[in-house]
Amino acid sequence: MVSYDGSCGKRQRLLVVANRLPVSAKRTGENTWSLEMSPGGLVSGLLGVADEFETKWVGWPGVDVYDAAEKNALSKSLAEMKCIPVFLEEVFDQYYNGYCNGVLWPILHHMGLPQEDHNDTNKTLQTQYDAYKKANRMFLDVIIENYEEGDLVWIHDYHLMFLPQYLKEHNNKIKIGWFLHSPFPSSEVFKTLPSRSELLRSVLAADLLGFHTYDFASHFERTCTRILGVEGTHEGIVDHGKATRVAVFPIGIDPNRFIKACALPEVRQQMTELKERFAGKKVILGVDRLDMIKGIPQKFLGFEKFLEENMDWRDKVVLVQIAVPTRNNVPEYRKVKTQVHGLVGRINGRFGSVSSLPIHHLDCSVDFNFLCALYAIADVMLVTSLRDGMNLVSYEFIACQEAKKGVLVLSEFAGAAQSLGAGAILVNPWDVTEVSSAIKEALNMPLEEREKRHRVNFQYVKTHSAKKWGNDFISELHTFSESEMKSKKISLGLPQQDVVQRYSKSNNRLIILGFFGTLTEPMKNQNEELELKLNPELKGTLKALCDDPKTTVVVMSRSGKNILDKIFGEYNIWLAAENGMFLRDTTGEWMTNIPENMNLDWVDGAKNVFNYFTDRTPRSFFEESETSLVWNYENADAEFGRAQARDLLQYLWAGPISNASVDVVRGNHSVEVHAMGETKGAALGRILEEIVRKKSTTTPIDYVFCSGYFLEKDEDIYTFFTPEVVSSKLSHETRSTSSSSNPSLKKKNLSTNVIDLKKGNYFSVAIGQAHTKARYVVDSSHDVVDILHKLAVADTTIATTSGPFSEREDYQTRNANADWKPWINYVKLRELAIGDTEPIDV
Ligand SMILES: O=P(O)(O)OC[C@H]1O[C@H](O[C@H]2O[C@H](CO)[C@@H](O)[C@H](O)[C@H]2O)[C@H](O)[C@@H](O)[C@@H]1O
Ligand SMILES: O=c1ccn([C@@H]2O[C@H](COP(=O)(O)OP(=O)(O)O)[C@@H](O)[C@H]2O)c(=O)[nH]1
Repeated sequence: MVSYDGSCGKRQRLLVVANRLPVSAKRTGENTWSLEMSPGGLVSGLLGVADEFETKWVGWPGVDVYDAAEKNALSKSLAEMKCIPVFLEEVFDQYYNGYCNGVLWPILHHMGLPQEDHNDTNKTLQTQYDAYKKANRMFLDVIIENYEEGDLVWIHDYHLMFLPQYLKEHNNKIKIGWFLHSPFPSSEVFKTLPSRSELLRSVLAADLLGFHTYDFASHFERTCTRILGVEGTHEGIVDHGKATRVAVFPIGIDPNRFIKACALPEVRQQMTELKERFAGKKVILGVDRLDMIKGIPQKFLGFEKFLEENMDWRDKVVLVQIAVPTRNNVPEYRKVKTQVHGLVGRINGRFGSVSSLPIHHLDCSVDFNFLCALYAIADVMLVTSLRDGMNLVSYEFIACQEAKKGVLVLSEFAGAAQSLGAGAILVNPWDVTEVSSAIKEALNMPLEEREKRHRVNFQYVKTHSAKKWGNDFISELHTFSESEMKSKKISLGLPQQDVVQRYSKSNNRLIILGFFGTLTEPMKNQNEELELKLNPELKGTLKALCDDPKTTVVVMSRSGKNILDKIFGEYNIWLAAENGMFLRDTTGEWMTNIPENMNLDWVDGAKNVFNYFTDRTPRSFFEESETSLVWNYENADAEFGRAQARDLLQYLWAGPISNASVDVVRGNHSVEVHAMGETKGAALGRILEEIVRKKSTTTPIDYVFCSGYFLEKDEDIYTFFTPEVVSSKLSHETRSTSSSSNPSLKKKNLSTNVIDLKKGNYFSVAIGQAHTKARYVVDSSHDVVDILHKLAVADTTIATTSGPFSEREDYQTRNANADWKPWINYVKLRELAIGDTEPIDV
């Protein structure tokens, strides 16, 4: 339960923001209003949530109000219901009828964009889009007025897709969830929307995004990838280091509300009257807003076919259709209404008689008790949505059928088909014959079978309530935001001053850096030919760090020896190529660390596949080394690159690596195949041994700065120095064997006393990762460059313009507060006593 904060028993405050308030106002006189429950499943679902939290609702009150006194009076009435109105005034028509329900709604339901009416220049897609944004800003203003620190903001539905971004721009700390009640379409359909990217980006500003089904969530993720080029990961959608969690929360109803209603004397009376009214007939029930997505014409066509083909049923069955009026000012809705009325007339004309009509069609909403009575007496519930977010009517029917055990015929295109499919008869509403057969099967179904099906669905409806839905969503929002906060605290807080001060006070420092994306020159534009070069800003800095006798710099890269030699050959530095399979200090030779039994037979075949895809994917490139191959499509077209990566993997699995002992790693924009078990962290122990041996210093390493843009599997490099693992890692690093021609790393035990990290003298810094094992996160390689500059000057008091930093003339100014000291050319050398077991203090 998340509704209480535990300490003082206060309920969590929740601002529920939806286009529609749970109550709609009707003017009853001057400044007087009556409030009625709003129609639709969103409101029904949310009512089940409200009690759990200290909830306030923000939304449109259902009427146009312009006069200040009237607004005041209505606001007061609504306040009693914990509702805060957003008066949308003249924006409403183009926002709600225009962009929300004329443009977004059909797109979300796979119905395509409407044809623009060029004669009506006041209602173009652009003016509707502008109104939509304006309406979202009006919601923003009301939320800002009412927001209190710590409130969770739960935004609902397609009406408010800009709100997450607007709210985060206003206050980045607000925890925001957004839930889509409608389906999310295939990317092919969403792609047609002119403002597709802006809408997606804005929604991604939220912390948590919820959908009714896996289908909708994966459509959304895929659409983001295709349109924005961002990646869906296990954490959610990651864009520039910010993760937005995407999850599935199927809505439910408040089942007890319906169960209790069915037991009310008034409802029982209505049930009796209905049974008398339809005596001798089976009742098929339809309850839908009169919306084109609900497939009412398809329902009638299926019923017509059933009557055509089953003469014996003609006077024994009736279809009662409640068609709740909705969105009357949208042209498509008026069309569907006309179409439905035409069909009712035709079918009743064909199969009706003076005393009985096969279809009882009502163009109105009904009162809750009467609705429950209808649900309870129906033999069959017929839901033929062409596409539907969930369809709560199906749930409500089940809740009211404890006595009768009626049959649910349910469209496979409703979200509910994934939850109630086990007990329902699923149909494709476009298939008239299938609908007709399903009606027949349902009407003829024996009691035993009905009981069995009902039991399954009733159990589901009872246990998957709206309350559970709301709690699940809010819990997730809490949990996710908290973990996000943790990572943000890290990411915001690389304590630069501390990093520098501790560095300058240490005597044997180790700096471990990644290469690609860390030290490489940033790309200026996407079309640039990619050649791995050292960031020119770093040249002097790196030289200063490498030449400092108290500092050892190691570049750990998955790149091969040649590349590292070419780029770093002139520095006094340690190079670990191919993730540590080869090691060299630039004054010496390359040493190999490849285990003797490592099978590399797969490499040549895999190379062919990598070459093939590199040729066919503009701006992708491929790095090969002796033990690994990496194909990088970071600069290629995002969608094409992903598709190619998928195909590349298929070719690899089918051929060269099918039986090989390799790890395959899919990075954000890369595919890497490397010999099994080879990670940067795994190699680090062996590398340290060699460094310690070569340096022959008795001073333990007392400071470590480790930063890179590493793959997830290489993140063990960050945990290497954490207290729990450092000792075990070091004492087990003995796996070094020689390869034929190269000198090999010497096999020996490295004791823990070679490292003595004073508390806090370890800085692991990931670049641009939302979730990482590193202690700190920075946004980009610029931040790493910046901190390296600071470390390079940390020991000096004299800033020279001709010295190593001349390429950064602003340096002295920027480091005005740095702790300047003269270069200390001090190193006390003593052979390390191997085998000592001093405790490490990290
Ligand atoms: O507010 P309206 O324009 O009158 O429309 C009513 C609601 O229709 C949509 O409901 C959806 O939400 C249901 C609950 O999650 C779901 O079961 C159903 O499949 C959806 O169609 C719309 O998404 C809501 O915003 C409207 O309030
Ligand atoms: O006259 C009526 C008939 C039905 N409903 C309610 O409208 C909701 C319809 O929700 P559903 O999820 O089936 O579809 P939506 O209309 O939201 O697309 C259900 O809770 C019904 O109880 C209503 O408010 N008035």
